[in-house]
Amino acid sequence: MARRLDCREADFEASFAALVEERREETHDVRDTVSGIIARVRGEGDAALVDLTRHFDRLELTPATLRVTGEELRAARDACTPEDLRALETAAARIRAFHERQIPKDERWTDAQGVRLGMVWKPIDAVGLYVPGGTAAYPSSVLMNAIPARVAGCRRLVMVAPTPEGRVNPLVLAAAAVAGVDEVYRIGGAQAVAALAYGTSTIRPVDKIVGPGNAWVAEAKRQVFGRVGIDMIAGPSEIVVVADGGNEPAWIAADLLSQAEHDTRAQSILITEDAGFAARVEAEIERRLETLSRGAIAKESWRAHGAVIVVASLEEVPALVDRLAPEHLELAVPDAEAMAARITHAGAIFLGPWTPEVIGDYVGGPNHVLPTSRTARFASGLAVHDFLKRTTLLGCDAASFRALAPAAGRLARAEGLEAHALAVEGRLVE
Ligand SMILES: NC(=O)c1ccc[n+]([C@@H]2O[C@H](COP(=O)([O-])OP(=O)(O)OC[C@H]3O[C@@H](n4cnc5c(N)ncnc54)[C@H](O)[C@@H]3O)[C@@H](O)[C@H]2O)c1
Ligand SMILES: N[C@H](CO)Cc1c[nH]c[nH+]1
Ligand SMILES: [Zn+2]
Repeated sequence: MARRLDCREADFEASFAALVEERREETHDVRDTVSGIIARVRGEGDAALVDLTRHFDRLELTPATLRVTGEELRAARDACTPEDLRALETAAARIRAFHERQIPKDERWTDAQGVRLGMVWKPIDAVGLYVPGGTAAYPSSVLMNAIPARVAGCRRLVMVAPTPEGRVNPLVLAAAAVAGVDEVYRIGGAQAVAALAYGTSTIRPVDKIVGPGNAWVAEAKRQVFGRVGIDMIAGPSEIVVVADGGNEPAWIAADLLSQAEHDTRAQSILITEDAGFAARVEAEIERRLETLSRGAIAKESWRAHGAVIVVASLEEVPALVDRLAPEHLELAVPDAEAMAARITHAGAIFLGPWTPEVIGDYVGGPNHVLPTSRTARFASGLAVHDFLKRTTLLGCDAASFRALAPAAGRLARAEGLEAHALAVEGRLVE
């Protein structure tokens, strides 16, 4: 059973604060393991990738077999059922349409002083797309990573995905073909992130690494940041479901378990004003945990990190949710739009009982690569912007230069930077 918090209990604030502060991924252990792996890949290149893949994925590779061949990509596509491929195409079309609306506009203007100004967006050249694959395969994450990169116009899309014991889900490779990925490597974990960041003889480095993954992947992205860009920390999945007593307990239990089954470190939280309803959802979860194919993972996640919070009134919800800043927020309440308007910190919000979070995982259109571990306080889901960068433009003519130069010169002198001052003062001499 997950922990139960009741806002009427005296220890509620302390228990809730502990829930908010809980660290499910960033532990000393994970940090040290990851820094060791990155150092090995930097020092030994392909040999470290081969050795670490043998160790973590129980797969024997050579430098020549790290990369998935074009022939293997074509064969994978042929191995998929037409129904699966159609579902993939449906998802791809909806994801592409959503992300095309994110393309930002370049801007150029001349201000009142006659200064020409502007900002222009350019794609990042080479991006690394992490597609998880340790305990489940994620064709949907291939689409979520690659489609916005293509929409942005990136030139080189490099995908990495582990294939434990050499098991490849053909739909993952088919998704790479559908989304237009250029290179695919069968490696995962911190070693794949390190290879993308630093390069090896076989894998040329990229400029930015995006995508979700487990605690080791998330930590590796943290550690290579600066050498390359990263999108965000998209670690073990999280969901907060807000549901009033009028909901069907089985639906809400399924929604909570949908994220718990991702990872033993995933987190599912129910908030409701109805203690009886909470008990019915808890009972349904216990029933389902006995038969779910990933019941063992979901059970560990639910027992260790799950929570049921009973509030006196749904009025309390926005303040509690903002403190949790969850990756996913499902609002199964009568006026979900009104409640959503009062939430500031959530990666993605799902409106009403007919919008289970799972629709967003696959076919909704918005990206499912989302900030976890309360990073939704400052980060957003993966978007076209993550594959673009902005350059600003500034142009003066003689008149506008003369208008701006005195203030620039004065500020340069105030900072004690004489060469700066001379760069403007020299041009002011007739
Ligand atoms: N936040 C998001 O947007 C989002 C989206 C999809 C999936 N996810 C998350 O992605 C994750 C997928 O996890 P996964 O494990 O199935 O696949 P994964 O590809 O993220 O991780 C598998 C790799 O982890 C490494 N690893 C495993 N145990 C290790 C250890 N003890 N030490 C060092 N490295 C180790 C191995 O290299 C292995 O290849 C889940 O946590 C899921 O919740 C998040
Ligand atoms: N819920 C995950 C994001 O946390 C995304 C996903 C992919 N497949 C199923 N679910
Ligand atoms: Zn999911």
